[in-house]
Order: sequence, then C-alpha cells, then structure tokens
Amino acid sequence: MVRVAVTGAGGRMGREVIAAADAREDVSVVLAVNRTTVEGSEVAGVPVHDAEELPALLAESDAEVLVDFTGPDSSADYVEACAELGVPAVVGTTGFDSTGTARLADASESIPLLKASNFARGVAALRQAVREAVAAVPEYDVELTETHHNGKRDAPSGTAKSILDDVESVRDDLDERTHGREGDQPRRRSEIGVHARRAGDITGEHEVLLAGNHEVLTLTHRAESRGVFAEGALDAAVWLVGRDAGRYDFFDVIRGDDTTDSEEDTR
Ligand SMILES: NC(=O)C1=CN([C@@H]2O[C@H](COP(=O)(O)OP(=O)(O)OC[C@H]3O[C@@H](n4cnc5c(N)ncnc54)[C@H](OP(=O)(O)O)[C@@H]3O)[C@@H](O)[C@H]2O)C=CC1
Ligand SMILES: O=C(O)C1=N[C@H](C(=O)O)C[C@H](O)C1
Repeated sequence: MVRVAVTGAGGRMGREVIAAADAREDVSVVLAVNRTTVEGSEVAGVPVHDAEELPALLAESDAEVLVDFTGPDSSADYVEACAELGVPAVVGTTGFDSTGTARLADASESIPLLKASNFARGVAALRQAVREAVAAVPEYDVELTETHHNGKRDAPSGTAKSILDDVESVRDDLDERTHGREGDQPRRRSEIGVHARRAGDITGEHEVLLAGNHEVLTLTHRAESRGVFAEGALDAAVWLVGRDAGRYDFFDVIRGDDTTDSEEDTR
C-alpha cells in the first residue's frame, strides 16, 4: 500500500484523487492539504489541513509520494518542499511559465519527479497517433481545438501544448502557433491554428484536424470523467516510489520504463 499526500485536496482534481484512492487497495491517502480550509473539513473521510503547514505536516507524516493538482506557483512551492524532504512528487498541474519549469527541474535533481499534462491513457495514445498521422501527410494543414469547463484558468490547455510539441517534433516547417483568428488574416504555411473553448462543465476534449488534398482527418480524445485523470495520477504515484531522482513522464509509466530524464513535459 503506497502512502500518498495530496495537495489541492479541495479542488476538482484533488477531490477526485482522494475518492479514487479510497476505492483502491494499492494506495492510501495519509495527508491532504488545501489553500482554503474550514474547521473540520474533510474529503472522503480524509481530514484536509491548511496548505501553509505542508512542509511540517509532510515531515511528520509517513507519506511516500505527493500528488499535486493545484496552480503553477503553489505546485512549485510544494515540489520544493518535497525536494527538501526527499519525497517523490507527481505533478498534474499545468500552466507553468519558464520560472516554474526551472524550479521543477531543480527539484528533480534531488527527487523523482513525474509531471504530465494529462494522465488519461487515451491521451497518451492520441499523442502517438498524432505524431504518426502528421508524419504520414506532411503537406497537410494542422489545426488543434481544445474544449474545457468554464472554471479552467490556463489556455491553451497543457495537453494542447504537449500535442503542439508533438506536431512540431515531426513537422519542422510548422513553427508558428496561431491562437484564434480575426480580421484579414490568411493562413500561412508555417501555422498551426490553436483554438481554446471554455463552456459549462466539459471535462476535457482535444481534437487535431489535418486537412489537404481534398480530404480531412480528425483525431479526437474526450475525457468523460475526471476519474480517468485521477486513476492515471495514482498509477504514476505507485510507479514513482523507489525510483532514482530525475524527470519522468506518464509515457514511462505506460511503458513500465526505467530510464530517467524523459523529454520534458513543461505544460
Ligand atoms: N494532468 C492532468 O491529467 C490534469 C491536470 N489538471 C490540472 O490540474 C490543475 C488543477 O485543476 P482543477 O482541480 O480543475 O482546479 P481547481 O481550481 O478545482 O482546484 C485547484 C486547487 O488548487 C488550489 N490552488 C489554486 N491556486 C493555488 C495557490 N496559488 N496556492 C495554493 N493552492 C492553490 C485550490 O485551492 P482553493 O480551494 O483554496 O482555491 C484548489 O484546491 C490545473 O492546472 C489543471 O489544468 C486537471 C485535470 C487533469
Ligand atoms: O483543467 C482541466 O480540467 C484539465 N487540464 C489538463 C490540461 O490543461 O491539459 C488536462 C485535462 O485536459 C483537464
């Protein structure tokens, strides 16, 4: 049974992670914190503490790994607390800038750190399929559309940015991410169009459209529940415990790979 600490325990994903852990036999949540708490707050029977106390609570606890779905600044703070204490960290938070990315990279010199912009196995499959499809029709235009709930802060989504990296890794002629279009703006050959929609309670959709030569190919992933992300993050947490310090990503978990320093997922 892997002992897990959860940050952002009161958020959409934090709650989902605690609920998923409650239903599994290979993990147990031994510590949960949130930025805002009220006296006696709990999620699925797990008491939720003030996030400001995380370093002290983590030191006192017997947590073997942290799972974080919060915001970029707080996530970097929490990961640095993990690095101080030698606790591995799984980061699902997206929207990091270069400073946040560098802070995570520094922390991964002393702890195993697994960061993924999306913990759905279907998205890992989508990313592989996109790389293959884009390589197979190298003249086609590429447009990406992501759709999420109206509470999402960062745009485009971390997953969208990872997919854009994937596209650019096989099409070096595409190096211009065009976010939306307005006015007199004909499409340039080097563009990848990027479109972010926010509405209602949509869990998360990503669609890659390839078009040319009088045909259209679309590759789409739709998450139907946050449970899929929570399960993937917990699989990652179980996999990460006992690894060497370094950077890992969700592809390592899926492959059961033992190598360190995966291609950076900065999203
Ligand atoms: N990798 C993946 O598979 C997935 C990644 N995500 C990412 O996870 C993150 C969280 O998403 P979601 O759960 O929907 O977001 P929510 O807004 O529902 O929850 C965010 C949580 O983080 C806390 N938080 C936010 N900002 C700070 C801060 N500055 N300091 C301390 N705590 C903070 C919030 O605390 P409070 O309650 O006090 O506001 C809350 O508990 C996002 O970056 C999202 O993109 C989401 C789904 C899947
Ligand atoms: O905020 C969300 O909800 C999600 N965020 C991740 C992202 O930014 O890609 C993953 C998923 O799409 C849900």
